[in-house]
Amino acid sequence: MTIQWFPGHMAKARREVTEKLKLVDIIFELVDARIPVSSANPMLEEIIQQKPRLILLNKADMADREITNSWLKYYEQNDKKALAINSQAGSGLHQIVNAAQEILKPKFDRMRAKGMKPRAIRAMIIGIPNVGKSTLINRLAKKNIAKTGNMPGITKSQQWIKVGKELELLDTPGILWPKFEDQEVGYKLALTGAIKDTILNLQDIAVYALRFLENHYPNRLTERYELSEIPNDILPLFNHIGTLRGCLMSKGEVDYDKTAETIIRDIRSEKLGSISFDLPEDQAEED
Ligand SMILES: Nc1nc2c(ncn2[C@@H]2O[C@H](COP(=O)(O)OP(=O)(O)OP(=O)(O)O)[C@@H](O)[C@H]2O)c(=O)[nH]1
Repeated sequence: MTIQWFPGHMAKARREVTEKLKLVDIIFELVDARIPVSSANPMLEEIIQQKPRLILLNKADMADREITNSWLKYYEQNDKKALAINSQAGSGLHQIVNAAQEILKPKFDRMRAKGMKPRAIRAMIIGIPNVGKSTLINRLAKKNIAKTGNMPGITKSQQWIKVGKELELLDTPGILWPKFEDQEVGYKLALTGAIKDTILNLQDIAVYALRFLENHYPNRLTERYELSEIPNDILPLFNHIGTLRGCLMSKGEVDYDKTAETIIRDIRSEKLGSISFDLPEDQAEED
């Protein structure tokens, strides 16, 4: 689904999330494990305010495992609860309820102390487009599709999905926009497929990707594109890859757009292996 994020749409999305927030105890913030910072909404912190949050690094199967582990450590050091999951295969999901219970223990203890009846945790999923929100909801709903009706006192009808006895999940996720004003973030979103029909220049994305690979995954770059060494300049590198992959125009000249497309497609389809584009050390510098 492609959403045009005009200011009016952003305001509407924000309003919808703010409304639903009132119904839940906790937010499950879904981000892409390959780009946990770039796939986060820039204003989420402000929107959810004091609401407890569990960060879910989705598509962990596509991310560099070592870097995902560093991210998990990073969040732990910053007192944020985060889990790495794969919504498609369903792995890691069993930890979600436990983690939510741990985060909400003080609140539920207080409720119990006041003599209130124990109840399930209410949660909603929030994330940018294409991060896997529907996949996760469907996965969690799979076994317990018993939808509860309207909740008393709530005028707008909201469907809840029961996940075991302990969790109730809003059946529609909150969709928020990515940080697309930042060009580097835009490249990362494009390379992970979060932006599909990209408004960015293909060649710019591919140049960014090649530079990133050269710095962080040089061996994968040389292996995939049969390079004895990585040329210093981008033009010979493009020429080499274009020729190798047959991205040529009628006169035999390299077609740079086609070459760029090939490079981007290779990365998206993991032909260069699992790659993470956001690195915890860069974030630590910014903090
Ligand atoms: N490899 C992998 N793919 C995933 C995972 N989770 C979701 N996907 C894929 O990512 C794509 C987007 O998933 P959706 O569930 O439609 O994402 P969404 O956030 O609901 O998207 P919008 O409706 O655009 O907001 C689909 O092709 C899913 O199959 C995962 O953990 N691993």
